[in-house]
Parts: sequence; structure tokens; C-alpha cells
Amino acid sequence: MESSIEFSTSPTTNSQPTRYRFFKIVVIGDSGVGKTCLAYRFCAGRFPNKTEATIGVDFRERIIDIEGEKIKVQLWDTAGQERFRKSMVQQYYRSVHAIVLVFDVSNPASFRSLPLWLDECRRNALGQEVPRILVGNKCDLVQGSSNWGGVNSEQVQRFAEAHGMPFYLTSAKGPEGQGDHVEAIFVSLAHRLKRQRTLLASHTPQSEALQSFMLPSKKSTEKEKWACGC
Ligand SMILES: Nc1nc2c(ncn2[C@@H]2O[C@H](COP(=O)(O)OP(=O)(O)OP(=O)(O)O)[C@@H](O)[C@H]2O)c(=O)[nH]1
Repeated sequence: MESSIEFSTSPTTNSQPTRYRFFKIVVIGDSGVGKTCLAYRFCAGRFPNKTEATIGVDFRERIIDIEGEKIKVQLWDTAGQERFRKSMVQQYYRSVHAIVLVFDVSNPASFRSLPLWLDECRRNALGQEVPRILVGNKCDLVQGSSNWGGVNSEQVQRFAEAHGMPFYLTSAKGPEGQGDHVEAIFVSLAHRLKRQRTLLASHTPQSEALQSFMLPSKKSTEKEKWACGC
């Protein structure tokens, strides 16, 4: 992870931009599992009226307050279709802070693809220090059942444990306010990242920490250009 993108700026009404620490979270998984809907639900607070297959990547951001600090959660909603992602894959994984791996609980094939997605992470040199979480989306379609068309919840739990990932079952479409898992999933990931970064900083010699804080943030400027507010 490169520390030069740890902070990003947002314009304010006066001339001083506000500086936020930000976390780049990349959402991956098969096409149609609901990555866009999850990202939209977290950033805009509702299920989108309509979605189309993502081409390349869409950016969504939301600023949240964690223990008194404003943190920008930047979600990279990536294309699930191979033909829409191949030229961009390296960009997705560069300086990433966490990965959200999504499958559709009503589509067992999307669960069986997960090892391929983990392979892609490995091929792009993602270190073990980058947390990954597993999200089973569209639970509204399998309500009350723990057997999802050939994949059951224990199998998924075992897979998640074997890869050191917490597993969350949710629905981007679920009724708002009813135990809003989507909100809780991303917020708890941001909490985890903040704790991890604080720990890292406390193990970094002071001069090094200061240097990385002051590095010119070329990458973050590039990202800001692409970022869309929700
Ligand atoms: N029932 C139900 N449908 C959902 C849910 N989340 C997404 N969908 C639907 O699933 C379809 C695909 O959702 P997207 O969010 O576009 O899927 P994606 O993973 O971003 O797809 P790509 O951009 O092709 O990678 C859409 O028709 C959504 O309305 C959910 O939680 N429940």
C-alpha cells in the first residue's frame, strides 16, 4: 500500500480544502451479483432504480464519521464481465486498502467463481495485510432458506474461514432501515481499516510517518478527477 494516497481533499466554500483520510475499497465478483447496487445502497442510501453492466469501473464515495474523524470511503465498483475489465485490472488493485468479494446467493455459479477472484487478487500482488470480506448478496431471494440452490450457508462459512474472511449475508434491495446490513458491512470495514492504519502508524518511525504524510499526492489528484459524489 502506498501512503501517498492516504489523504484526499474536498473543496469547501472557503479557499481551504478539507483533508480527509480515505480508504479505497474495491468491490469484485461475477457480473450481476449486485456490486453496483451494494455500492449505490451504501453511498446513496437506497436501491438504484435501474442499473447497467459496469464498464471498467464506477467510483462512489461517502464520508463517514469514525470516532470523531471524518473518513472518505471510496468504493471502486468494478466490472464483473471480463471484456469490460481486462485493461483496467491493475488499476483496481493499486494502493487498495480492502477488498469486498461479492457473490449472489441465488446463483451458485457466482459462489463457485470466488476462487478465481481470489486468484486475481494474488496475481496482482495483493498482500495478506489487505483485508478481504465476503458478501452473499440478494438474500431477499432465498428468504428463510440456508440452502441456496446447491450451495448452503455452512459451505460458504467454511470457504470464508479457510480464506480468513468474515462472511456477511445481505440484500442491497432489502427494506431500508430494517437491520441495514449494507450500511453495517461497509462501516465496520472502515472501522477495521482505521484500527489497522492506527496500529501501522504507531509502528512506523516518526520521521517516516511524517514524510509519507507530506508526500505530494499525485495519485489522489488523479482519483479525484474520476470520483463521483453520490
Ligand atoms: N432481488 C435482488 N436483486 C438485486 C439485488 N442486488 C442487485 N440486484 C439486481 O441484480 C441485477 C444486477 O445488479 P448490479 O448491481 O448491476 O450487478 P453487478 O454485480 O454490478 O454487475 P456488473 O456491473 O455486470 O459486474 C440488477 O437487476 C439488480 O436490480 C438484491 O439484493 N436483491
